Amino acid sequence: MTTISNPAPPAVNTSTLDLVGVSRWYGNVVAVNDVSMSLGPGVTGLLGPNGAGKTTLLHMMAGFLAPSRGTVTLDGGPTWRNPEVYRRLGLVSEREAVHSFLTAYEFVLATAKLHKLPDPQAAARRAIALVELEGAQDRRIGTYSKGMRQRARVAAALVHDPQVLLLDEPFNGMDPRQRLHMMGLLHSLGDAGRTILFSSHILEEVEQVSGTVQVMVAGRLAASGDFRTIRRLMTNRPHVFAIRSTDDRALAVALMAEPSVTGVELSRDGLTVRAGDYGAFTRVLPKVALARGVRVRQLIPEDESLESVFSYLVEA
Ligand SMILES: Nc1ncnc2c1ncn2[C@@H]1O[C@H](COP(=O)(O)OP(=O)(O)OP(=O)(O)O)[C@@H](O)[C@H]1O
Repeated sequence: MTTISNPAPPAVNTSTLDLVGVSRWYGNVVAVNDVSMSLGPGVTGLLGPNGAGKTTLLHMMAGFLAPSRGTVTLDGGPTWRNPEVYRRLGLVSEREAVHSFLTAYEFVLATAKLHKLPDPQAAARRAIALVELEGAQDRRIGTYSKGMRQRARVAAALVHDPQVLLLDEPFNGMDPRQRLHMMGLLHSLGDAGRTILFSSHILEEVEQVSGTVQVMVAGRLAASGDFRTIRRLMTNRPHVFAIRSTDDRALAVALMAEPSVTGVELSRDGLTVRAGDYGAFTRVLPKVALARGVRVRQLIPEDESLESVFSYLVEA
């Protein structure tokens, strides 16, 4: 993971985004359901499967969409219909076409002019330097890699030096090197005192970038807080394993005696074992097998889809 050895000193002004009882529906579809959270300086991950309502939530935070119920405020002022918010907040949307005939400099400069900044040229140069795109700034965006295009869009979102930056799935389609670069950039922006929120449906992505996470499932906030606590919650949930061994019956009998095992089913295809604790079970299995002289040929965790993990969090 990219670490920033010399973080910039915290900016003097910091901003807080507050959501209180926020819901948003489209006809009969409830996209966001009674969400409350408070976001301050630093990097926060918004984790959730597809369709969880992340984009809808980000758009309400940015003032692009009105909440059907509840309030979204930035430093006490509503984000909806409040031009002041556009001066203090930047949004990088998930899908946003950029004209391929523009250079990054022209694109970022156009955004600076839209913001009516006093020195748009200097602001564009500063934002491009922040995303380290100076070397390519005069090349047409059409010649860029996906990661470079994303950086150009981040530069445009940062051109007015906002205190809050929201990014919708910023790592989508990036290769590992571009991913590392983007992670480093988000870290340095957070270390400088900005409030950064990025959405993702990939657990590991969020784990690498931020210590604080908000988990959304089916429009609701399923968990929130320190990443390690949430990770523990996820790995401590009941697990199902499919096992094949040289003697399934003997292994089944031995596993039944283990406190971490809550159920064993023996069939012609092998064993299905339910364990209350992932870590305890995976530690004990090799010992039990060795003691009985059984060789484990296959161990497959079942039902490990992200959706099932999220559902567990909702029910927890
Ligand atoms: N304009 C719209 N009209 C009707 N339904 C919508 C609209 N926008 C979103 N939805 C629905 O609201 C729910 C939440 O969608 P949203 O895009 O906010 O989720 P998401 O977590 O960002 O998912 P993804 O990562 O797939 O974009 C989905 O069921 C979606 O189909």
